[in-house]
Amino acid sequence: MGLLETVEASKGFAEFLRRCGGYGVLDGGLATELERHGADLNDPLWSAKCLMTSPHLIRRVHQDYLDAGANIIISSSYQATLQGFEANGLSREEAEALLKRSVEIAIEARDIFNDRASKGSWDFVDDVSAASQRPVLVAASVGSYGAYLSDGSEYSGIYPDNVSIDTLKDFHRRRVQVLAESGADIIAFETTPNMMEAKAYVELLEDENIKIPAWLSFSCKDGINVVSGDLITDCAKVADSCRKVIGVGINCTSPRYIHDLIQSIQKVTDKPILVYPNSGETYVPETKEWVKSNGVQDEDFVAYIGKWYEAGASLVGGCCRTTPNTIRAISRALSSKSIDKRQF
Ligand SMILES: C[S+](C)CC[C@H](N)C(=O)O
Ligand SMILES: N[C@@H](CCS)C(=O)O
Ligand SMILES: [Zn+2]
Repeated sequence: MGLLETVEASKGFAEFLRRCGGYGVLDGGLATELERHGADLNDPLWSAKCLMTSPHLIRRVHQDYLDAGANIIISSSYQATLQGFEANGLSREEAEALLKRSVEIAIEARDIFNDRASKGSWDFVDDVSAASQRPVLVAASVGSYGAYLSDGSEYSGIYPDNVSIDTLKDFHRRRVQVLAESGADIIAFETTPNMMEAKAYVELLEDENIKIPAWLSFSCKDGINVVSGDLITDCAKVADSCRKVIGVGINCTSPRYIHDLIQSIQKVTDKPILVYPNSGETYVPETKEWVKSNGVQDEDFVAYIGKWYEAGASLVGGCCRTTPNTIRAISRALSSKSIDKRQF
């Protein structure tokens, strides 16, 4: 049974945040960290290709984020879709098993972390005693339909004209069911680029009676709009309307928009707000490379963390092109503040 199934999910999540010390630390970029370790992501499956080629590397990156201070690690299923695996020649059974495996790898990393914590066998974590008490959740990533298209449309929110809310529900349905039964604590709907997909997610959670809670996180193009142009407040209201959604947030968005976005989200929901921006660089889908825009360095990124917390963010981490160093710096920045115990 997942940690958040034991009691009503939102209360369970509030309790989790209290045990974390009032705020939670998310992990950083998974795919781009795999890439930094030599993985080739130039494939329609992007990081999900590593589930076939290098599961040991995925587990190692999860462990690196745990060692850096993460309270939540996000599985490697962002672009792991049954349709994508089948296009690679896998049977439906093999595809479902590989999807489930993405969560199992994260759980293995957590088990290794907890085992070392119980033995106190570290010389690299900041505070061995705090690490041994640290609660850790595993989130099952669900990337958008645009991620599956592999054309960068999770950063435009523009889908083909014939894509409807029913198309999106049919596309995600079995994947969400498999991930909900995988042992994950929570589903992370990530890099959501438009309101239609947010509606599809909340309808699926209800229609399919999904047993674990979820967060909805959006990719945004400025301080008030998700990348499609829909208002973040409208998207956050969709998330707020669903009792199975226990967090609302922003990910894979430039750090410079995060503060305004937190303020907007706060106007429409009391659910915990999570933020995990990318490095501020821009993704080029044609080459699957990142280029400098107004690139923000790790140090600059971390300088904002206290303000984001004060503005209302309860969970902070990093997305693409952030690293374990980013997460270590976030963890230190938050723990060095004397943070009030926020009530949920
Ligand atoms: C979050 S983006 C960098 C993921 C990769 C994209 N869906 C692609 O396949 O190019
Ligand atoms: N959790 C995913 C998000 C990509 S935008 C990753 O870090 O690879
Ligand atoms: Zn990202």
